Amino acid sequence: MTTSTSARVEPASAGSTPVLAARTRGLRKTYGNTVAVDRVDLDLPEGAVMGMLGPNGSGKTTTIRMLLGLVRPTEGEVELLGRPLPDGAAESLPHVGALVEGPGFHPFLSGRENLRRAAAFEPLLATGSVKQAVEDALERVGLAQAAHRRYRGYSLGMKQRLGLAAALLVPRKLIVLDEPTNGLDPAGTREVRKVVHDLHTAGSTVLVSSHLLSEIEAICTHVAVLHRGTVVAQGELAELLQADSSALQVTTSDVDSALNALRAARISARPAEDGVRVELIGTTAPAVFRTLVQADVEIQEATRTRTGLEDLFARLTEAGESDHLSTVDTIEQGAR
Ligand SMILES: Nc1ncnc2c1ncn2[C@@H]1O[C@H](COP(=O)(O)OP(=O)(O)OP(=O)(O)O)[C@@H](O)[C@H]1O
Repeated sequence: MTTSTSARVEPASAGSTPVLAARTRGLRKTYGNTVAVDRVDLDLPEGAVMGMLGPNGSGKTTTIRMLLGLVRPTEGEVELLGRPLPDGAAESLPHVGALVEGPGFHPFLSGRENLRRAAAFEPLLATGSVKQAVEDALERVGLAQAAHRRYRGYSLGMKQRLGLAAALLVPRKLIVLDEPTNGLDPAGTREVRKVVHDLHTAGSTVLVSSHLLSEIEAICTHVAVLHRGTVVAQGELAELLQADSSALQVTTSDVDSALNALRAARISARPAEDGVRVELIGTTAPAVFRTLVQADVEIQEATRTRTGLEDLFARLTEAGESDHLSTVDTIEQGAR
């Protein structure tokens, strides 16, 4: 994939209030007895790269499909680029590029022919510009060499690239990518990362769902975590990580004494390599040191371990229901 960027996308409006590229309120989708999405209030700020994370079946694809007007919500509202769906779809959707599962390419047409068909339906693309736009998009996703081959013979990764090319045919205000690295090899994954970076630099807002936490951590400014159909955390990635509890790794040979002293002081701790790991929930590092020193525990070293997205995600999505609620509460309190 090349890294050329399209013309800069101008924001819909400039001002002190953060403008939202997408907003949902009370979004809910049920399929029979299955609640796929429930009470989702999503705020996607303009210019953000938001990662949508969640375990399998947590409602990511359904939320994305409702955002794009592909699935009708059972309840709730969607606003896309400041226009409500479905009434404002004709105005907003031409400015939205999407890569979602099953893009509906024709198996017997080549990648290039498929893309030209897709381009013909782009209201923002003048007929005379279609050929060039198609070639640019193919080049950008690294598919130019294979563009003459039939879609039927494409690998999953090539199909993903073609779907991404369709999303990039014209400069978009919002790009929505559902699992864009699905089926891509490490090089392809890096290329998608570069494309997302370029889109961000060019001023587009990006919503990307992925299972690859490291990818999300590397490319996203914001994150929304879904669990069992609801959003359990959302906001700026740096703020969420900051607000999440951090821990202290204390190196000591007096592990038993340290654990006894900390537990007596109601500080959560457990044995860890070369010492103890102390959760800084409702306590501070100086309080931990005081407790240990007063108990005559010899501290050889103490290191603060920063929470990574993987830790945060695991805590939000693997905890039992009561733990889960208190974790969210902790994050929200920390974010205030
Ligand atoms: N068309 C449908 N008919 C019935 N149930 C559905 C349909 N689409 C989604 N579901 C159910 O809704 C829930 C959420 O599914 P969804 O595909 O949105 O989750 P996801 O987070 O995207 O999962 P994955 O990471 O596996 O793609 C699941 O229980 C799924 O089985």
